[in-house]
Amino acid sequence: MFNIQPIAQDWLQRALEYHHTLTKPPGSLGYLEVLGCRLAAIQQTLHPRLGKGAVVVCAADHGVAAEGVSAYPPEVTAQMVLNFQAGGAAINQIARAAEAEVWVVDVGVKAPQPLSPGGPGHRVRQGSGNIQREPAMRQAEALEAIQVGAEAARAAIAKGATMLAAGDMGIGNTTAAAALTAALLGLNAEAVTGRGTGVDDARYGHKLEVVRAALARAQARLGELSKADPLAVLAELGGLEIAAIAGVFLAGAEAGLPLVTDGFPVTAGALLATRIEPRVQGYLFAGHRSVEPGHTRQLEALGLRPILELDLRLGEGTGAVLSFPVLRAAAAVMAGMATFSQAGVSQTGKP
Ligand SMILES: O=C(O)c1ccc[n+]([C@@H]2O[C@H](COP(=O)([O-])O)[C@@H](O)[C@H]2O)c1
Ligand SMILES: Cc1cc2nc[nH]c2cc1C
Repeated sequence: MFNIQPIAQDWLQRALEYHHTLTKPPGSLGYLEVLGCRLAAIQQTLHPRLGKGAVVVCAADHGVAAEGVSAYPPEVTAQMVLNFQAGGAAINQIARAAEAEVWVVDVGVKAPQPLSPGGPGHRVRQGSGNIQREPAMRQAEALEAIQVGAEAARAAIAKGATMLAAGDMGIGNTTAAAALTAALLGLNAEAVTGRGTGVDDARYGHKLEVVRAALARAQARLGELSKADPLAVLAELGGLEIAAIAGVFLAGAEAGLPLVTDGFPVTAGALLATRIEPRVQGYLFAGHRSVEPGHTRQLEALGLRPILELDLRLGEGTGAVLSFPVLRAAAAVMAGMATFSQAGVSQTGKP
């Protein structure tokens, strides 16, 4: 479905050796050095450069929101999409500060008219099914939603993006992300269910029951979920925006760009993308660690260390875009620093 090249392992090693010739004690830039070496390997150069960054914010509604699993009503999804378009949301201001572009895609909002007409991508259906009782979508719809995200990513890349993040908006989507993550990683509901937008204890208990019921329903149809076809799992438990986010990462990896994950729903999309095409993993960077407990499980499964830990739990791509300046700096260090010999700086502790 997507033609993704593996990361060049020899470039990783060369980049690390080169990093140790730069005018600093080896390792003194800590994890920034790892990030720089990974960017070097992705770009197959010792002088990686990052230009414009972009975030593709995918929005959809969730039938399961009718179960009372969120602290907010479902109409907030459509209202926030309009807010993104007007520039009034957190992601707009964070993207402005990070000099990144925001692309908004209505892949499945429940509203009379599509909310991103004329943009890349399109609405596949008005909201997903209530995963406690029925599949989220048909497999053909899951595939279509993946293609919608891929199309939006390609549009952002065609307009000059050199680093790509995904963002999400969808009331109820931490319930879908929890069910998907538990299914893909073979975990129970407790390990991956958090408070989302901030549900109280009563709603949290109910949300746990809903995730358990969705998992039991999907398992009855597909058997052991961690061994099932990821597209079938997506169709049972997913959200349309989570499918589209998988598409953003698949198309971004196909283009060979560094890809930055956000919080729990976005990383569910990243996990799905790696299950569809494992080579995606080599292009992924974790922008931040969300307070959602399932996010840590996802990052462990992906082998990713988060760049930032700011106790965020907003989504929209905010944590991903906040990490752009760190990634940019990791590349700039490698591209622009002098080596010991170039700068005439003594390299050893010898007097
Ligand atoms: O990114 C995260 O980790 C994250 C954690 C909690 C909530 N959210 C956002 O809040 C919405 C989902 O929360 P909920 O309670 O409706 O499932 C959705 O729009 C997400 O973007 C996002
Ligand atoms: C206001 C609001 C903004 C959001 N952005 C992402 N998820 C959100 C959920 C709510 C409720």
